[in-house]
Amino acid sequence: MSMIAAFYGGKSILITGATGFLGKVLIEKLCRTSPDLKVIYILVRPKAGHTLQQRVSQIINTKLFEKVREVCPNLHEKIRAISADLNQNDFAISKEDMQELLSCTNIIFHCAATVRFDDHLRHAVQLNVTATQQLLFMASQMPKLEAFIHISTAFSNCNLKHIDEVIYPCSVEPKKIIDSMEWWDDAIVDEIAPKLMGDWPNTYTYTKALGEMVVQQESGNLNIAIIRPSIVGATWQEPFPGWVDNLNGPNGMIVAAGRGFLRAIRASPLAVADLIPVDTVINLTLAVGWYTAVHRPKSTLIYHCTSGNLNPCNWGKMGCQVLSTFEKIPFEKAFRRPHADFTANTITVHYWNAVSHRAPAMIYDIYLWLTGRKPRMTKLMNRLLRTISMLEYFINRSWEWSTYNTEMLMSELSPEDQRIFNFDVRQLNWLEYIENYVLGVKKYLLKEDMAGIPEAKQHLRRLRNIYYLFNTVFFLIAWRLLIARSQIARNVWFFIMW
Ligand SMILES: CCCCCCCCCCCCCCCCCCCCCC(=O)SCCNC(=O)CCNC(=O)[C@H](O)C(C)(C)COP(=O)(O)OP(=O)(O)OC[C@H]1O[C@@H](n2cnc3c(N)ncnc32)[C@H](O)[C@@H]1OP(=O)(O)O
Ligand SMILES: NC(=O)C1=CN([C@@H]2O[C@H](COP(=O)(O)OP(=O)(O)OC[C@H]3O[C@@H](n4cnc5c(N)ncnc54)[C@H](OP(=O)(O)O)[C@@H]3O)[C@@H](O)[C@H]2O)C=CC1
Repeated sequence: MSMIAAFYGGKSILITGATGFLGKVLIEKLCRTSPDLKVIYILVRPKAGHTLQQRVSQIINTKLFEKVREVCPNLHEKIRAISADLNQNDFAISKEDMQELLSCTNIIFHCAATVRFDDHLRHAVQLNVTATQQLLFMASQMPKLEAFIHISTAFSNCNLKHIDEVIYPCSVEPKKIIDSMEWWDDAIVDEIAPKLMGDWPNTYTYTKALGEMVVQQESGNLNIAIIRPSIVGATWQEPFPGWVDNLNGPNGMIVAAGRGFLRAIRASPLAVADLIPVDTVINLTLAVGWYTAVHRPKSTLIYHCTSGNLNPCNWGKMGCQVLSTFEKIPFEKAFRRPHADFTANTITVHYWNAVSHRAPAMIYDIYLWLTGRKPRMTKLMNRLLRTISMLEYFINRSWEWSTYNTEMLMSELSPEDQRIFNFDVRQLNWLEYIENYVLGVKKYLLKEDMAGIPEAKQHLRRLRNIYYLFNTVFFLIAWRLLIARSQIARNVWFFIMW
């Protein structure tokens, strides 16, 4: 019998960010392994045109929940959506709902966050810092609470090279920043943001670091743990390989490369690609919830959920495997044939951006314009290059994360729990994982049918012929111009012809 699965039986669990990437996999695994849990409260904000119930139904009727619908037929009843907006005071939760949450909750998993790199500092502070503070305050009023699990990021200290499982202080106290946000107007925030952020590359990583400080400072008597995943990727094993549903992190890059928009990138091929599958993160999260509640460690433990020091893979190897998978399972409607150049040289990057990205986009736009359609490729390309410029920081550096607590927890699990809640990334076969990842992007994110593969291959062959034709014409024109201007070129030409 799994100790972890048994632990969650009969429990009332509160999840924030349940509609997000990690949140969905968390609910799925919880309901599949502990179908006798009492209830999962999820804090959901109403979104345009969708009631809370519709949002929940949309999630649990997807393929991700296929297996769990069999194990737990009353899934709808297990999940109780509570209307909440983490940007509002008391999260805009009704009095009755708040009462129920305060009196019943046993475990909290705090996943909600803004993960946008370029979010305005005020908004990022509100969601990643102030909301965490408010949730901790709520937690302190919950008599039955056994554990509070906070999801942070391994990059909250990306300004350091070696990162231990400890909380590093930021130069300005989070409480001061929260208070100042109330009376600073946007112009002041914009001016002061770079100074506050110092060597953090974006508001996301900075506010996640502040969020951790808040957790440390406001933990009181709560039983808290922090999980720091690195770059979270598609599922490795559960509920099936390759599931992914958003364009964040590498996903957007795989789409852009597979469709032939992105053909070169400023990246260090030898830098460690610290990807971690989402089901690994969730297995660790559930194990940490159990351990924190049952063993009640004296201090807040931090768990790094990373792959680099246990089973490293670099961007070069990953890029090659992604490309070779495209040959077997190409994406539909490619703009150009997939190709990947990794370079750290700035001049080469500018060259590739001009020749491989902007020029083909402009030529295609001219073609659209000539055929009476609206040009759109240049705009799309500019947007893609902007996105890449934001990710570049993370693909040109390597970090070392120590994983003592994570390894300690692994050794505390029974063999059965090690199997059911497997977070041992040493067992991951990268080549197999990446192939399933690319396949998952095609099937679950782009919603492409496998039956379309022959047509996609045919389309790539047509693109190859256009490429050869274009290059031949280009060469002939260049050669003709050269012959007209240079005696040496003319001599060479006559010599060849003769
Ligand atoms: C040579 C090629 C080789 C290829 C081979 C392949 C090799 C493998 C891969 C190698 C490299 C891997 C690098 C990973 C590094 C990750 C580091 C993460 C570290 C931290 C991890 C964390 O701890 S935390 C999670 C990370 N957090 C994000 O990762 C959010 C990022 N993101 C944003 O911060 C905003 O997104 C941002 C960008 C401001 C735009 O902002 P924006 O306002 O311009 O655009 P929007 O977001 O509004 O999106 C407008 C439209 O662009 C669509 N779109 C959005 N992103 C897109 C995207 N990446 N690619 C395409 N399309 C995208 C979207 O779907 C919309 O489409 P539509 O208009 O049709 O609805
Ligand atoms: N994905 C990754 O690569 C990594 C993620 N992490 C961390 O994991 C956690 C989850 O990330 P991920 O699942 O990828 O993020 P997503 O962007 O997929 O999900 C964010 C969640 O937060 C919710 N949320 C945002 N704003 C509010 C609000 N005002 N009120 C209520 N809910 C809100 C969203 O709800 P809605 O659906 O309504 O928008 C959504 O459920 C985050 O803490 C992130 O920092 C850490 C490392 C890497």
